[in-house]
Amino acid sequence: MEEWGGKSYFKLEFVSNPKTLVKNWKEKGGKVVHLTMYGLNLTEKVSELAQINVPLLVIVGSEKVEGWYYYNADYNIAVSNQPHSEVSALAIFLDRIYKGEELNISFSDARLLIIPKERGKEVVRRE
Ligand SMILES: C[S@@+](CC[C@H](N)C(=O)[O-])C[C@H]1O[C@@H](n2cnc3c(N)ncnc32)[C@H](O)[C@@H]1O
Repeated sequence: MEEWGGKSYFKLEFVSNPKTLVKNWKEKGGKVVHLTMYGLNLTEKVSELAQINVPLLVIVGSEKVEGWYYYNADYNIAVSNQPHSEVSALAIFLDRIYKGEELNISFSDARLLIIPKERGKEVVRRE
């Protein structure tokens, strides 16, 4: 983020108790989406999800995901019912929710700026 920007969009935090995070999120009125290949297909639910106008917490697993998350999430959503990587599940989910608009975001706090080119590389450094 120091070089490529996005500090107003992203915040990284380690939490020791993710269940408390989920409970607090819901208590404050937010909604929780759990991405899982066992859920309802994103294509069926994307219109409903895109209309949610409260903060959305998206849960993506790594190794074993406890059943608790399946029962406490407001939505269990599958990016197809095939297993794939957590990164691709999250990326496809966000792309559908944002209707592709995230591809047009540029971060005003970026120090490095890429000048798009058909061939080659051009990067400008701003101080
Ligand atoms: C590689 S999977 C591992 C799942 C884990 N081994 C388990 O027992 O639940 C990692 C994460 O990617 C996400 N994921 C994988 N395939 C998915 C799919 N088809 N739809 C939505 N999310 C998916 C889920 O969040 C899952 O927890």
